[in-house]
Parts: sequence; C-alpha cells; structure tokens
Amino acid sequence: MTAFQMTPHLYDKIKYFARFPQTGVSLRQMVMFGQKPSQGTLFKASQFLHEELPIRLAHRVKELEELPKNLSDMPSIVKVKNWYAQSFQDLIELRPPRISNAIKEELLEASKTSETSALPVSIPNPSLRNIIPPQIKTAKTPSSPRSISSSTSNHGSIPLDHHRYYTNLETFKCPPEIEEYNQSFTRTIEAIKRRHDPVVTTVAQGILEYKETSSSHTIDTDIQQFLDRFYMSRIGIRTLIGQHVSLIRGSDSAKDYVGVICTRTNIKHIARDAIANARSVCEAHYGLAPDVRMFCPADIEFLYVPSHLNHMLFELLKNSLRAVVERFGADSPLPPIKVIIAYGREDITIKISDEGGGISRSGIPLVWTYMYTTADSQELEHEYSQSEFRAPMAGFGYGLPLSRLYARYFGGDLKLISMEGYGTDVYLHLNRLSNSDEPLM
Ligand SMILES: Nc1ncnc2c1ncn2[C@@H]1O[C@H](COP(=O)(O)OP(=O)(O)OP(=O)(O)O)[C@@H](O)[C@H]1O
Repeated sequence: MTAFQMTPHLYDKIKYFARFPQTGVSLRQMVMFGQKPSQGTLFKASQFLHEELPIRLAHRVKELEELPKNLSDMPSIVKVKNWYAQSFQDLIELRPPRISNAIKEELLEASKTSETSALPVSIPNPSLRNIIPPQIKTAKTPSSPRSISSSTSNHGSIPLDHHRYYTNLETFKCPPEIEEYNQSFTRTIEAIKRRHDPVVTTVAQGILEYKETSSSHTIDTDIQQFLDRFYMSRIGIRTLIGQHVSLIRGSDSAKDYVGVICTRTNIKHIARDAIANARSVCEAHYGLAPDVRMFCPADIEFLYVPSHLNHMLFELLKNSLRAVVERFGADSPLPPIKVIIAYGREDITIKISDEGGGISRSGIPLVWTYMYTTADSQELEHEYSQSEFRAPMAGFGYGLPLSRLYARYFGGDLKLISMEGYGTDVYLHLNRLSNSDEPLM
C-alpha cells in the first residue's frame, strides 16, 4: 500500500478550513451532554464533531507545513502531516445523512425545547496564557466552513449552534439513516484515533532528525512552543473522539462514568494505583523502590478523566522514585516519598515531595523541554508506539512537559520547585470546577 500524500488541491481545502476558529468544550459540558445519550443527542454530537474535527485537523496540518527552520521537511514530520491530512479528507468525504425537511424541523424543535439553558457556561482556560498561539488568521463569519463551502457535501446538515450542546433529544425518534450515520461516523473517528496513535513518537523522531541537522543540543523556544500547542491539540482531539466513541459504544457505562469521564473520580484510589504501578516499574528496573506515603484528608471525589490523572501521577512518581534510588543507592536506607493531597474550593492540589537531591536552578527550564532527560537514552520507536502511555522507567524527556499539558488541558497546572542538594516538590493543581474551556490555539 502506498502512503497517503497530500495533494495541492487538498491542501487548499485544508487552508480554507484552518481559517475558522476552533470551538472548545469544557469537561462539565461534556458530562452534561453525555448524561442521557440517545440517538438524537448522539446525532447532534456527531454533527458537532463532524464540523469541529476537520477544523482542528486543518489548523495542525497548516502549522506542520509552516514550521520554523527546516523542521517541516523532516521525513517523520511529513509522515505525521500526511496522517492529519488523510484524516481531514476522511471526515469531509463522509456524507452526512440525507434527511427530509420534516425530520430537520423536528430535530430543530427538539433542540429548542431541550435543556440547553441548563448547560453550564464555560470560562476561558487559565492555561491558555501559558502557551503562545500561532499567528493564524481566523475567519470571523460564518463560524463553520460547511455552512458556506460548496466543495463539501452539506446534504441534510441542519444549522448547529457551535457553542451549545443539546441535552434533551431523547424523545426524538431517529430515522434509520441517522442511526447509520452515527455508526459510520463513529467508525471513521475510531480509525482516525488509531491512525494517530504513533504521533507522539513520530514527531519526537522528527525532532531527532532535525537535531541531527542542527548544532544545538536543546530545542529552540519556537519549536518547544509548537510542540506544546501540537500535543495539547492532540489531547483535545483524542479526548473528544474517545468521549464520543465511548458514549456511542456504551463501553464505559460503569457506574459514575459518562463516557471516559468519571463524575466521582476518587483521588485516593487513583493515587494508590499510580503509586503501586510506579513502584513496580521502579523495582523491576533497579531491584528496589522507596516507600511512598500518602496523606489524604478524606475520600475526595471530583469530576475528571481518571486515565489522565493516573498518567500524570505515574509519571511524576517515577521521576521521584528514580531520583531517590539514584541518589541513595542500594546500600543506604531510602527516604520515603510523600504524596500530600489538599482540597480547596477551586483546586485540588497534589504535592509529591522527594529527597532525591533536586535539580539545579539552571536545569529547571530544561526539564520542561521535550527530549530533555538525564536518563540513558532509550529506543524511541519500540517503546512508544505500543500505546499512548509508556511504561519504561525514564528516558524520553516527555514525562514532565506532557503531564503539564494534561493538567492544563482541563484548567489545572503543574509546577516544580527544587532544593538542589536535597529534593524536589512537584505540585499538580487540578481544577475542581471543571468549567474551563479547552485551551485551543
Ligand atoms: N523529582 C525529580 N528529582 C530530580 N530530577 C528530576 C525529577 N523529576 C524530573 N527530574 C529531571 O528532569 C528530567 C526530565 O524529566 P521527564 O519526566 O520530563 O523525563 P524523563 O523522566 O527523563 O523521561 P520520561 O519521558 O521517560 O519521563 C529527568 O531526566 C530528570 O533529570
């Protein structure tokens, strides 16, 4: 099979879509919307994503095409760009269902009388100010390329208010063509998600290719900012797809789950699992692992995506375990690592404190850059492509910057304070209100 290549004609279409602004969805909105999924609400969600995903993908293709230096020419970057272009094409070629005017009317009515007014208003994500947006011109009106584009099929599409999700379409009786569309749309986005599984590794490979052509050992600020935007956007796209697929398939229909979101995420339980996992990876690697002591005032439950939380804690704990073991070795007692969980009105904060010797002040900015690591380098390709979250002890220099993006995605943050010669404290802030928009650039 020959690899997909973006044609100039497709790129023109992509550039056109990239002129439109992306629309963010808050965690709370996702939950409100997904609580009573019916074919009617799922159709609305499919329509929303069918318009939103091509815009998001187009922004990324354009950015990959216009990267600074000669980064856009690196073979792995070209590969990733073609995946994005192909996914864009898959979506715009998928035809919305042909539905009669009567059904359109009915759908509009159902939407009007729905509980949308009860949907919480989202606030701008406080993390946006931390990530520099690219200079992309966005079209002000209209808000959707489909509503004016003659090149894309628009049969049966009904006007969609991008800024609202609809919550009360359960009573709407869906004709079979809508159900079929829901299914085929879901298959398409599942395939897109799979295609993009190896994006993190492949972009990392592209950065390595670029580093080989340049004299610098670190990543320039503009490339670092691009990576932050790019990976943040990827988290958003995958969260939206994961959430939609899960609602359609009903796969995460466990109690307290709405799609991939848990309305009662229990921090203590997640932290306990992450501690056990990180310690077992540490033990497998070094043959020993320090104790981890958790201080948690109560069973704190809040709205979150448990897999994101697990991933961040696991990465941070691995760093602390490694620092302690490498500082003290097998011959002296290992000071325990402390995990302290605090619960405020706005934030839940998790502090992880270790006595692993800390990081020099000059080294602090480096730890947030991609590909910076003091561990022996690992084979990128093998370890990474398996899944989203890898399990080796250390070695890619992605743990901290990616965890910070996960935290910021839902309005939280990750901070690190070190005392060189003693140890490190990391603060993981999680926004309890869950009402901040996705940070979109
Ligand atoms: N708690 C800590 N104590 C001391 N140094 C740390 C700590 N956390 C991170 N570092 C330093 O920051 C570097 C980057 O950390 P990061 O988590 O981004 O990548 P990594 O752990 O090296 O690799 P991986 O991508 O596999 O997580 C580490 O290699 C280490 O030098």
